[in-house]
Amino acid sequence: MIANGFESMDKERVRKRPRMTWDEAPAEPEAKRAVIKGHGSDGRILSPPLRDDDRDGHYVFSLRDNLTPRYKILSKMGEGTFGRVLECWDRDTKEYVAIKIIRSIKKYRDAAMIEIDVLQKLVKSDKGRTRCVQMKNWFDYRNHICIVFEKLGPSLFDFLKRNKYSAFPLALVRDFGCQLLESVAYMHELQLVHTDLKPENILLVSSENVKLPDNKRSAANETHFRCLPKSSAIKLIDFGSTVCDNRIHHSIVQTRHYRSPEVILGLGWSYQCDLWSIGCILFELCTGEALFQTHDNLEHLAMMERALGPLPEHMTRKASRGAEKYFRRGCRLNWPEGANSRESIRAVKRLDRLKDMVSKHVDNTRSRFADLLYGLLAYDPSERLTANEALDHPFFKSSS
Ligand SMILES: Nc1ncnc2c1ncn2[C@@H]1O[C@H](COP(=O)(O)OP(=O)(O)OP(=O)(O)O)[C@@H](O)[C@H]1O
Repeated sequence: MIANGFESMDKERVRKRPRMTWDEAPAEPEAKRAVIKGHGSDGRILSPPLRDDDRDGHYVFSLRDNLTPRYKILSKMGEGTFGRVLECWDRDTKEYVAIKIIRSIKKYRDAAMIEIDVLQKLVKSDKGRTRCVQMKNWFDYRNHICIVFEKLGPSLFDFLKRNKYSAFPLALVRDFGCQLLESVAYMHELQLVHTDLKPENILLVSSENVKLPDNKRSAANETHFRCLPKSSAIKLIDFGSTVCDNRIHHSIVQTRHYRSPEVILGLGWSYQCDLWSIGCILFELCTGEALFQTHDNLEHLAMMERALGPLPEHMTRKASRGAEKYFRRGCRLNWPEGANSRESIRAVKRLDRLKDMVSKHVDNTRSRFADLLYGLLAYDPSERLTANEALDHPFFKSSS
């Protein structure tokens, strides 16, 4: 059963990604929450006392503190490599906001300034169609860059997790896919490559959801329920790794499961690496399971070959110095001979061909979806669908 697919896997294969809890917004009405703490005896609104950062350079806060006199901290919404995201009440605009407080470490501060630059580009060029999170403000506070965003809901990963990794209905996957491709088409038009697309970085605009009976039943014949978002509107977040030019790059980018073959093989990457990630994401939304559940390059390539067929020789021959060790005589993948363990070989064997994995979740007559995935997961970036081409795919024209 998909819902428990991960539980049945070996422990070390369970994906470990730090996520915050579901819908942490406190239940109290705002008016009640925003009073008293943080006011001086004369009623003036104060900043909290100076505190040392923690040893990782994170800003140390207490709930209900003021961040600055303007923003009151209500809850912690998330945490990433760059910093923590806090739900705050903006006393000036009288609205909830999400403030990303960057760690006070130079490399993260520098990256945050690049993120701000990207966010400004996105806002400036916004023709009312962007599905990228909107930055409202930013400031440098006690050596922490703080980026103020519109407050969004849970991520698609939070939703999958909450539903015990059971798949989204195909109609919803279509809706998410279309919006995701539109936002990436828009970024690419602005010569921006996101480079870190994953379900964690796609947030629902609203936190409202509905609980529906699932058609699965437990052993005790109890009805299962699952949560679905009330609205399918989504936005992209996390532009901390976004690259702003149309050159070919050679650094390692993308979160492992969503990493494209050209990045792993060191062939150089550009816009098309985002489309590979979208292929992996759409598969995951439709099946509930990550397509390439791995942490190792050779195993990752072996999984790709299992699902998508052999890597093209013209790519394997050009593999960089670091990657050529994965191949024998320059072109054939050194698998299973090069595997680290039997468990690794078994993990690869558990995968099927992509279309067979998809057909377990999506009925056969809907093979347009599998066809779209093959287009997004084309090994050769020059043959991979662009965002606009993918939007033109028949999958997005059908409603069944
Ligand atoms: N505008 C927002 N509204 C609500 N929650 C948000 C918002 N922005 C970020 N979050 C939450 O905070 C988490 C961390 O944010 P973000 O991904 O921007 O941080 P990061 O440090 O850049 O992460 P990473 O380690 O993936 O690079 C997100 O996964 C999400 O749960």
